[in-house]
Amino acid sequence: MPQTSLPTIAITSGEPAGIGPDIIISASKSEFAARLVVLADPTILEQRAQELGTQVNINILSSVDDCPEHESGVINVFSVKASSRVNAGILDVTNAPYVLSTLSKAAEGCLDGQFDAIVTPPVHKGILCETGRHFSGHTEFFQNLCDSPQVIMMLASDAMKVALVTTHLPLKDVADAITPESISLVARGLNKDLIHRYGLKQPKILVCGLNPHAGEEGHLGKEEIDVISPTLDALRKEGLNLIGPLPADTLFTEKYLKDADCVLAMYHDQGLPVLKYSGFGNAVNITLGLPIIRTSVDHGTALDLAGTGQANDGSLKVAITHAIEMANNAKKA
Ligand SMILES: NC(=O)C1=CN([C@@H]2O[C@H](COP(=O)(O)OP(=O)(O)OC[C@H]3O[C@@H](n4cnc5c(N)ncnc54)[C@H](O)[C@@H]3O)[C@@H](O)[C@H]2O)C=CC1
Ligand SMILES: NCC(=O)COP(=O)(O)O
Repeated sequence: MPQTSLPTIAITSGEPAGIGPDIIISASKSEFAARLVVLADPTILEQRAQELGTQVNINILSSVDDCPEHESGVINVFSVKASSRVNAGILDVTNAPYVLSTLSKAAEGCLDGQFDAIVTPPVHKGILCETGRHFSGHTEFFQNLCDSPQVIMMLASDAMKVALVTTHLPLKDVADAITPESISLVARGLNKDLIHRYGLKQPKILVCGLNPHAGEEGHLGKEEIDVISPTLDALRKEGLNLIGPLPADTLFTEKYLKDADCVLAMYHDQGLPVLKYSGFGNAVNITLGLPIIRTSVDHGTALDLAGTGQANDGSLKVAITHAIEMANNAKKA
């Protein structure tokens, strides 16, 4: 490894037909106190830079260990070859193995100490599923690859942090997945990482109910009475500072949020629309519970914007900065 205390951050390519290449190119023009290794096909980056009418200096690394400190306008690339030429905005299933291979290489490099963290631009879950393997998200992909019993999806904007009990599953399956076990594992893991990774002494976590009005005393659903409340009571006895279950429609108001550290939502579209409304373009997605540090953007592949110059790189820059901070904290710990 080079003689530097700067963290080494792997940045994966994301879906090559989406805005991943665009935001990598534009974010590379900012300053970061780290060594940034982009795992991508350099041809894709060169082609997209041309389409965007912008100059980038692509430095192909022969080894990750040779990566210099980030310099504005330079992209240090560890080359991973795509199968087919990429057309901005047009998905091509033949490039799905390329996308998956950048994710595996980044995670394996992180597990064996080459990288201190991974930052992932967006992938297109649908096209990855068309290869015949189910891909529901990076969160679950890294969970499997790292053999982690429980991972937690948490997004953070300047206004709030929101974590999820369930991640990418059909709405019809959510109620069955809200169990004492799932709530307990996520709440404990979240509490632990808010303490260890974010330096909070006793995190105050607001917990959403599942049903409208948190079940209205059982008249609009029984999960709060049968599952959520008893589980939260048991977790409080372990010392967790949990408030709830609160009706999700009024929990996301200043009165509750102002002195809370995090919201625990029961499912993806209960928590994330509010978070994204509060800070789309400047929020970061963090996977807690992994043995590695992984952050990501708050947006998807935006195929409509690829190659147009209209993609906002704000969330990628926040994701990189957040990964650098987490990696520096982990080095100090
Ligand atoms: N971290 C990841 O890998 C994520 C991947 N996705 C995937 O992205 C794909 C498309 O998802 P959608 O729901 O359409 O969401 P999307 O975020 O790609 O697009 C939603 C809207 O926001 C705009 N938008 C998105 N990112 C933007 C940016 N950086 N700058 C300016 N405008 C931006 C798009 O043009 C579109 O109008 C799906 O396959 C989904 O699974 C979605 C979220 C996160
Ligand atoms: N809405 C966030 C999202 O879907 C990102 O998922 P992942 O790919 O980070 O698991």
